[in-house]
Amino acid sequence: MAQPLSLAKQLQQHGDFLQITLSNPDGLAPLQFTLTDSTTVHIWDSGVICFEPTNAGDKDIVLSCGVHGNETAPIEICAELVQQVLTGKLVLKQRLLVLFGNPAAINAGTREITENLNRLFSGHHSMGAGLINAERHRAKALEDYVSRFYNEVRVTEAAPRNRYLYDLHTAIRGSRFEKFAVYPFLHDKPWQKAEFEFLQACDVTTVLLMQTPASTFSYYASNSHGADAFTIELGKVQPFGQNDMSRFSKARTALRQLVSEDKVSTQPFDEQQFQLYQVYRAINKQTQEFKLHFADDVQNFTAYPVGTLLATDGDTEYRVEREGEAIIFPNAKVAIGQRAMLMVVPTTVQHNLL
Ligand SMILES: O=C(O)CCC(=O)N[C@@H](CCC(=O)O)C(=O)O
Ligand SMILES: [Zn+2]
Repeated sequence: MAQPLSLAKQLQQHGDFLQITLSNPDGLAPLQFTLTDSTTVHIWDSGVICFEPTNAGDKDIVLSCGVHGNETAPIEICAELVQQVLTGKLVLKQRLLVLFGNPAAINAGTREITENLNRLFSGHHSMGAGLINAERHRAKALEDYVSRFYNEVRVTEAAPRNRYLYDLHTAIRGSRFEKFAVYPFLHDKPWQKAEFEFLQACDVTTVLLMQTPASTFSYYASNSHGADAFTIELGKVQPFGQNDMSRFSKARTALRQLVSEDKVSTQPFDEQQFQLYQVYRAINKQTQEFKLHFADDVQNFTAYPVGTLLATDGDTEYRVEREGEAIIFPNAKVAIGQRAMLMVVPTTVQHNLL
């Protein structure tokens, strides 16, 4: 009688690590196998797959998606990339860790199950009530996997390495600029020209520069591991199968190039080709009465005249204070105490660019 194929063999045949992840959302036994091109594959957990090519280049790259379970386009992009590697269609040049952030929420088709995973990094998972739900455990586990991935490789002065983490998301509402990136707060270190160039290769030319620490995954990688890290928003939330993937073809190509070649083809940075914003203020939800005073179909980066009423929270009114101030990530449904909207203004990076 024919024996059932081992998981390693199945994965090399169909390459569908996403399906294996979603069938085992609560955990997968670690597994290691080697591809025909000699790349070693390590499955560390559900949604956690690490690739170690022989003679790897100097980049340690983490790609994550599904930190919010209903943000499907990035999940499809990462699943496709993993499939291409597992089935031998794409040969890696760089070390790569791919993370499907919240498998249970992906199965449920929801942003989160109990708590917003992207507010639990840099140790926030263990603050307050501590590790009380699956998202808190997952945030801690993801931190541990990222640390293991970056620390497992020897770094010497003669062989320095470069760390990257691109956390792929989609926005809840439409945006004036369909794709945009959030550059985590760098504590006055310079912004990286090469990263703007890579973002442009991904067709992302709108960048929001954060001004304060955050509990997000990208800030964690940037601040705790010195990675060049970004949250990248690829369009608007859609159910699986309803994304127009042609809108992300440049991002898919650039990501493939990033992991399979020494260099990505980019254009020299020219600030004129970018829309750069910085946070002017964050509006946090204080009470259950928090209400937005504009429609659900108003796009991210929309600006209103000074004095326009944007939101109320009990007796507190939030009005436009500055010319050019624009809304981003408005969401009245967040938990009390969390960011319900950011107000952003145009800015420049020329004074602190490397
Ligand atoms: O569209 C929205 O309101 C949210 C989309 C999203 O999930 N954005 C990330 C941004 C993370 C960051 O600030 O780096 C989030 O809110 O977690
Ligand atoms: Zn998201």
